[in-house]
Amino acid sequence: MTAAPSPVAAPERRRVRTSARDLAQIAVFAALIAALGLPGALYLGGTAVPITFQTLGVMLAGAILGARKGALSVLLLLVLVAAGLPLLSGGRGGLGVFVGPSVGYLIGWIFGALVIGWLTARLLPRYRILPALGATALGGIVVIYLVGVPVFAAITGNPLGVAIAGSAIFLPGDILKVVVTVLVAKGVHRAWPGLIEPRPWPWKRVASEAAAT
Ligand SMILES: O=C(O)CCCC[C@@H]1SC[C@@H]2NC(=O)N[C@@H]21
Repeated sequence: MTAAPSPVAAPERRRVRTSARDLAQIAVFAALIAALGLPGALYLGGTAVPITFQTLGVMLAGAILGARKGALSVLLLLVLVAAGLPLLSGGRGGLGVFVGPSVGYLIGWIFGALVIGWLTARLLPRYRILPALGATALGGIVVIYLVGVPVFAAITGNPLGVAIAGSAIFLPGDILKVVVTVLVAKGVHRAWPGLIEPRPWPWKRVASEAAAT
């Protein structure tokens, strides 16, 4: 006996397929983040966490590839680092990095790319500069620090306040990276409009669904 079809339509499920093209883009951005480690690591103010251009690569990954592919490119880089490849700034790699004082920031990179990508999809197709700067700063600074600073404090035994104050040393460089990311991403999205599928803000989707019923 076959079950009678349900009178209630099942909610539409979006199937996410990772194509060969997606994989290539993910690999290219993992390589870009690795390449941005080549200029080296700068340790300022006695902190054990370096100033690095690699955060620029993380922000670019989210802003150019979107949430899923951007986060996957960061994840791919971290998997390669865990496997022992010296892909972090200063030629560091191996499992030791993941018990060191910067591990929170490394985990934060994944969430940072996710948040930037999610917000960027909502800002496209227009991608106006000011909202894009806000979105990129939220993911590329606030989210990364939100994970990185408390983990740094816990691992080094520093009081949270000291860790927060110490993270201020990264701010000027990270703000510059946000600006560069938005300018580059704006040009890229103008030249290749299909890289991230524009999406509605959740409250607009709810409103349009309510209007349709
Ligand atoms: O290489 C590592 O071990 C991780 C580096 C984490 C660096 C953090 S990310 C946010 C902030 N901006 C920087 O340039 N450095 C720190």
